[in-house]
Amino acid sequence: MGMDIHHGAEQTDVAVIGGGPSGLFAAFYCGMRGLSCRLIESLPQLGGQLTALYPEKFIYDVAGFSKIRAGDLIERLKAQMMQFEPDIRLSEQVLKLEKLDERLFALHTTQGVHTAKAVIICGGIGMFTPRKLPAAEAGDFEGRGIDYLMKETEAYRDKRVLVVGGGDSAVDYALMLEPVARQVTLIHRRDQFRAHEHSVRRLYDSSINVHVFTELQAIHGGDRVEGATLLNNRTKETREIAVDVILSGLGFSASLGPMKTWGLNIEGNEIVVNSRMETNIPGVFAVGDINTYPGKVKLIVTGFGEATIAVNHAKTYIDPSARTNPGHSSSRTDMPVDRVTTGSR
Ligand SMILES: Cc1cc2nc3c(=O)[nH]c(=O)nc-3n(C[C@H](O)[C@H](O)[C@H](O)COP(=O)(O)OP(=O)(O)OC[C@H]3O[C@@H](n4cnc5c(N)ncnc54)[C@H](O)[C@@H]3O)c2cc1C
Repeated sequence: MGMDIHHGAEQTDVAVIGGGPSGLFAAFYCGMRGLSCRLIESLPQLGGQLTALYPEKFIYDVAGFSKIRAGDLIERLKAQMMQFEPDIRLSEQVLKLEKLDERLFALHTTQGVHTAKAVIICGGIGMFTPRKLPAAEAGDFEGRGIDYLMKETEAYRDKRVLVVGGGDSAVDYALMLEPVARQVTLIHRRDQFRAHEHSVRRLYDSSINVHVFTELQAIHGGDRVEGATLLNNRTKETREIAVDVILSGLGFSASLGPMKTWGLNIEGNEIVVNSRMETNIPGVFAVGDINTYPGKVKLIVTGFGEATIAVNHAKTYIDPSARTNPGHSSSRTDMPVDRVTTGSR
């Protein structure tokens, strides 16, 4: 099997597991150090917690931005990363990490096998799995009118959308869709929303139909979703509404899942690293929310800093003659962005 993997899989210098902010910045920084990179993300979209959990929220503690919407920060990270055209694989879960020999790792995924000389795990709080809608018919309509991740808003233009949930994601989804959808209905099984106060005020000031103490009882349709039965859990009254799309805002559960079997030193739900962000397996690094070391602080900016530490050490791991210290980016004259814009100053 080892030989097949050596010859059959496309090899990169670095494989980055996870496409949250840490993974995006690590992939960008691989380009800065002249390392080829493949980034593998289990969700169909990049951005990790920022796009899955709070795309519309403002972040106030990213260096250089007084405030920036989470979704916008991810767009900027993607643009910065894509200067170096890393190989991005979405909807692909890394199931197993195998050391083939002293200088090569194999990543077994839901789609196949990738090989890399070094691995940077940026798995955050783990692989996200959407919490399923409670209605019995939900499984039958998945991908046919039931969305567990919000698509780009245009996909909902002129549609009747039912959003389910009472947290930030559900409220944000409803508010984002109100201007484009034909009609937005939001149901929540309690009467208190677990969302930002300001967003809840906007919700009640909007044209969104808000039903509290209300649950999704049944889903109707033929090829696609056409309607839903809503149950008021106080009065036990039911009502049917016509809908084109049911968007779940019930959130995600996250789990390290398969990573626990990779031979890594794990404490709680975190991978122990040293000051080089290296795990107990030489050549395997961990960055961002998923790692732990004395004094660890889980923030987006610490993930960015750790990504540069990991990539610079991965560089010398891969090529022991290379310097770990990258020098100053401001001295460079070969940045792709300079080649396509006005040139360096
Ligand atoms: C509501 C909320 C508000 C927040 N506000 C702030 C804030 O204001 N400032 C701040 O600094 N931080 C904030 N945070 C925390 C911040 O979002 C995290 O620190 C940050 O997302 C960590 O980034 P990451 O890239 O390490 O991990 P994540 O964002 O969790 O991304 C990890 C990615 O790895 C993928 N993955 C995991 N396992 C696998 C696998 N086996 N195969 C393939 N892919 C895999 C996951 O699907 C996920 O997309 C907030 C968090 C929440 C929930």
